[in-house]
Amino acid sequence: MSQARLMDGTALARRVVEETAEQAAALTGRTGTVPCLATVLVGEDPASVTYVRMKQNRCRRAGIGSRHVALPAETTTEELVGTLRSLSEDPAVHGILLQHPVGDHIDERAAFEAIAPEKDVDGVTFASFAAMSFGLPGFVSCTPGGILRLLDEYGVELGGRRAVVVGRSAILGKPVGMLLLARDATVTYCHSRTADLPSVVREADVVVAAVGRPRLIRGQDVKPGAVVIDAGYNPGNVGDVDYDSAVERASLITPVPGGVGPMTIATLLEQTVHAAARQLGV
Ligand SMILES: Nc1nc2c(c(=O)[nH]1)N[C@@H](CN(C=O)c1ccc(C(=O)N[C@@H](CCC(=O)O)C(=O)O)cc1)CN2
Repeated sequence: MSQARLMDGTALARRVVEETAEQAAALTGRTGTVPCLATVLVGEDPASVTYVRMKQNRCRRAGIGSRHVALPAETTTEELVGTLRSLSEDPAVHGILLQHPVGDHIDERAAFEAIAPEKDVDGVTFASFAAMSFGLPGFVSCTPGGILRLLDEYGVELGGRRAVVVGRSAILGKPVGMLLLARDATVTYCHSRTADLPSVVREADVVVAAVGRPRLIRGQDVKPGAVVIDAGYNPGNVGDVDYDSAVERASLITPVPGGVGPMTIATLLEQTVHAAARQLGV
């Protein structure tokens, strides 16, 4: 079989960000207000610091303002909730992003729920999850939203196809499965307790690897012609898919880097401008 075609997330993200920049400029011209994303980071995990910086840089290039709140690693749940509530009430802030993970001593769910739904541009609240699951207007989780955009861009038909999601995290695995279900795919979730993972993956027309285990999904476990989405972001820019072997079996595959990652940030920027437009009554 010939090699898979690459799904170029960098190129698609660039287009989405360009369109978003035009929308941001139009909104600022019309209202005199620059859309603003608040980023909140607890602690100094180097990967998280990098991701937040990437988000701020892309905001700047797209004409979106950003405000950063850096909190010490010892921050309590109550303090974090207080910070997120006050950003939720601040009319100069249109979108809020709490960088995950926040540290084991913090109740991350309580923190996410302190984000006002109309500012939840990262799509992490229960309200966003429910709206997304029922196909109602609202904000999608950024990586899942970016994945669906990539699948659409490459003309992947989802209706009636077997999708296997490996991973069940709140911001990635669970929501991407719901988005695939809303598109009429037959969705199976796999996780750490799944028996014989390779045999389940082998049945998939579309595989989404979102578990945080470097190169867990091997080419021999990929059905010939399947679409492979690697949403893993492990240290050293290594995905959850063994790219070299999977590329020989798949029809379409996302690389790491340059696949899902850039789409995560593009979706965040796009949703920030949409949130600002709604809050400004445009
Ligand atoms: N609140 C959130 N926290 C986290 C999310 C999220 O969507 N919301 N996702 C991940 C990490 N993440 C964003 O935060 C993220 C990871 C990777 C990339 C990315 O573009 N990676 C590049 C390579 C990076 C590089 O060049 O150094 C790529 O894949 O091409 C973007 C965002 C965890 N936390």
